[in-house]
Amino acid sequence: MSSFLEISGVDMVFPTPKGSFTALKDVNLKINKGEFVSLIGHSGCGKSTVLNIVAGLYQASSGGVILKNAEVKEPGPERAVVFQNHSLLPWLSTYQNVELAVKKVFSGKMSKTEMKQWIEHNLQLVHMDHAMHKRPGEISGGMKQRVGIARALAMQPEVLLMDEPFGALDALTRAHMQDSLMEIQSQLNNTVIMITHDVDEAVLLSDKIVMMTNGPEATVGEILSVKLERPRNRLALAQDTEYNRLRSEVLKFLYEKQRKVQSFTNKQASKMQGMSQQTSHKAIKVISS
Ligand SMILES: Nc1ncnc2c1ncn2[C@@H]1O[C@H](COP(=O)(O)OP(=O)(O)OP(=O)(O)O)[C@@H](O)[C@H]1O
Repeated sequence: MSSFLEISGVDMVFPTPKGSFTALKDVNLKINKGEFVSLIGHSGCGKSTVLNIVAGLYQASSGGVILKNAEVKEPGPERAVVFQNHSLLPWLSTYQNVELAVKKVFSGKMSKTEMKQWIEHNLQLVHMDHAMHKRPGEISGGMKQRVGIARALAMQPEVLLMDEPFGALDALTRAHMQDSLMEIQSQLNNTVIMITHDVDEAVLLSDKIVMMTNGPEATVGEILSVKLERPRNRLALAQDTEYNRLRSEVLKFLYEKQRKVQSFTNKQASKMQGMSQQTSHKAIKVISS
């Protein structure tokens, strides 16, 4: 049986002034419908390149991506992307930002009233309906990111692609966003590919964690299956043996098996590890207080 989404034999070679640079080599990955997959790996290993290929923004040098038996050749509304920096249009209200995407996908298929209800529904889903008429400049970073997610969800994509969606947020906002995303996921059961640098985030949210080797010629190193029961609760999981085992597996992969020798300094490694621990510890502290 063919997979819902399959990345098959993907190489990515970039031309550079110093000659060609093989960022990805023979990347293979099968994703089932409704699966939440995280991509994790050291900075510069090629996570965004993989995501951009799935989004259709980059064309693989060889191999390719098959979504529901059709080859991905260009961007399409069935693959919505959420970037780290929301990318909302500043002169439009949050409602209008979502409306723009909805019109693109549903013009001629929905009446004006249906569209209005659909936009409001998606803003409600991310708890942003109270700020429908505000512009991006008038709301916080976390709120902007919520609107970005609402905009992506409103397109009813087959696949939601997220490139470090919560990377720019503070620990508490990030924890709330993760909880919201899990709640939305339990309702919509989207297929999601998310890039993250945060080990706790990967374990908390994912069904599958795809750990990438360092570049050049980066590829899928190991895949960790996360079978923790849902709904997941970060407080309960902090004490859970399986959660902590999975967390250690990812850390072991990153800091033992794929330890960066040259360009990745100890300072960066501890910053990265500290960040994920800090995120969960701070979040647990705040939520439990
Ligand atoms: N357009 C491009 N031209 C040349 N090299 C590129 C291009 N895009 C990416 N690269 C290189 O390919 C490699 C992978 O980049 P990519 O952005 O996919 O990594 P990443 O894992 O997402 O990094 P980070 O975690 O820091 O965002 C890097 O060495 C990068 O410099």
